[in-house]
Amino acid sequence: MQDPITNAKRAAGEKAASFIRPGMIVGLGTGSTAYWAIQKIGALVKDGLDIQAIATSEASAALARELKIPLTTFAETQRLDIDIDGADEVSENLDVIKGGGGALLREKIVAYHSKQLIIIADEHKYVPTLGRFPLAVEVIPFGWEATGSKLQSLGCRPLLRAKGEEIFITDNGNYIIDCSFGTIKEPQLINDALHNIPGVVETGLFVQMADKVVLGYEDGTTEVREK
Ligand SMILES: O=C(CO)[C@H](O)[C@H](O)COP(=O)(O)O
Repeated sequence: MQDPITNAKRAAGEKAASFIRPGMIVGLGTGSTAYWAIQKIGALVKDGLDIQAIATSEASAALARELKIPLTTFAETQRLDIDIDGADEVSENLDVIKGGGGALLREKIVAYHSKQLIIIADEHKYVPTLGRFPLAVEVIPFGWEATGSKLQSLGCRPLLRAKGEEIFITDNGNYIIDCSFGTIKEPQLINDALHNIPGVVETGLFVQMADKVVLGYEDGTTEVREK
């Protein structure tokens, strides 16, 4: 038997996969919720669904290969039809914090070039206002200490992400600074301010990018919220 949170994640992932149609180019998200969407997509492909996918991380690409989901690249296509990805927090107006898994840069690139972004999340990630979860900011390693100080001057408590004793390195060779802002009332303003700092590559704020949010509940039901 699955634990209730896994139930919720699985329900959201599988529901989102039902929006995929034959011939689509599909973005594969990253994380433990996206895992269930990718599993379902793998099962659909096994049953004959003809799609191609672009993965948002090396981990998701490896899973896709295991499941024999055909992968493509931006060299072949610059437009995706649908992107299914997880979230750390989703607000009532569908703004999203991502990056808990450290894949935010590729996730944002894939989301930006997708006609439709479907965010999948368990019910506990749905919040009135963003900010309880620290905001991941991907930074260039050169000068990260100075970049971190600038982040602090914007009003956050910055913490360099570690993996055990080592600094966490993203798939792109960068660092992540997790920024605790507290309540984020104006996500677009924060996102713009962060992007003004040299050394900041991308932030985990996905402001008004989600077209649909599929919430999974512990009892295995789902709810779709749209703009
Ligand atoms: O943004 C992400 C990775 O960069 C993930 O989608 C996010 O952290 C949610 O992960 P999970 O589904 O495991 O809770």
